[in-house]
Amino acid sequence: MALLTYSSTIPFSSSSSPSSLSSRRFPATPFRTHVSGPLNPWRFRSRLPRPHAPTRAKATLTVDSPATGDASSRNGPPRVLLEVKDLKAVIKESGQEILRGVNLTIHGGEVHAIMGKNGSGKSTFSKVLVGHQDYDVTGGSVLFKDQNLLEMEPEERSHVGLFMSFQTPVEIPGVSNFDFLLMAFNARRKNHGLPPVEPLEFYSLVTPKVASLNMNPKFLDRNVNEGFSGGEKKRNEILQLAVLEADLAILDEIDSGLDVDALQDVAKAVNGLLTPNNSVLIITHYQRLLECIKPSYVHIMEDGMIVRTGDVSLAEQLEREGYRGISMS
Ligand SMILES: Nc1ncnc2c1ncn2[C@@H]1O[C@H](COP(=O)(O)OP(=O)(O)OP(=O)(O)O)[C@@H](O)[C@H]1O
Repeated sequence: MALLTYSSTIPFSSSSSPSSLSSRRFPATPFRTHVSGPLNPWRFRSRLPRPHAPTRAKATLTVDSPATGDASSRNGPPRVLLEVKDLKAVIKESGQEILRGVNLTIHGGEVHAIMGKNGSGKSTFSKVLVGHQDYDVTGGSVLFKDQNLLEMEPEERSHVGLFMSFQTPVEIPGVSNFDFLLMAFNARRKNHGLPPVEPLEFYSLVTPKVASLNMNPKFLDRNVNEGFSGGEKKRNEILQLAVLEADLAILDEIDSGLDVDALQDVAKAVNGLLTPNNSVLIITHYQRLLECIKPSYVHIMEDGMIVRTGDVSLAEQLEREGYRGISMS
């Protein structure tokens, strides 16, 4: 029996599956989607239209998230996208506490960066936000666009506009990038009450995004991340983000493994996606990424808490003086 295991960003588990499949068939997690052979949603793998094929697509096709462009963000102060209060979480298996009271508020239009020593809890924080199965939340609250994020299944979190790019994107043998993106895109549209788009129409949406990332269009026809280099995987993550147009994108060490040109391409693509309504949370060790994607705020995490917040000068100081040079008090 074929077994597909995926652990990455896109509409996660059941959201990527055809509507005929009950979400109860899938673990409520974006990180392990086991799809058995007979139910394999990828079986209707579509053929990519040839580049010369006539297109009838509208150039402005989007997911049309109802969350974007609401009255408050158009006319009033920036809306609060994410409000994390005193978030505490433990490793499910061992009960070890990793997050010990994280507080963070992100408004539309802001770029936040979280830095911190290895093992300080940055990735755990991001994984708890998307509902990773390895952790239990033991305290605090998380509102995302005024909704209780902690009550949502991982795929619901994706549907309401949360996207996460993982440190190590996972490969999906046998599933083409194009099919994967199309399915994720249509899953999100369905959640917003919109009809699915056909492959040909989607092709004309996705190809400019591929071009803007300086990716070879052949990557669309390759299996998701299979055989991709580290940098290609990271670009592919940003392609997923570009297709899904999330309200909040969490990018965990998106700069690791990128060469200088790739870093520029990825940064350009991320900057191009930023609007007054959406936001990016970057986890990084290096200021070089923050030179390309300018953060509104830089936070330092230590021992499961955000212990210091500043502007980009904090990252510059960190680069110069290391953590020893930064007073955490
Ligand atoms: N599923 C898990 N099982 C066991 N330990 C875990 C698990 N998840 C996190 N940890 C531990 O929690 C601590 C925080 O890990 P985390 O990955 O969040 O750190 P980080 O700040 O992202 O580190 P880095 O900068 O090295 O990526 C580490 O000591 C890690 O070993």
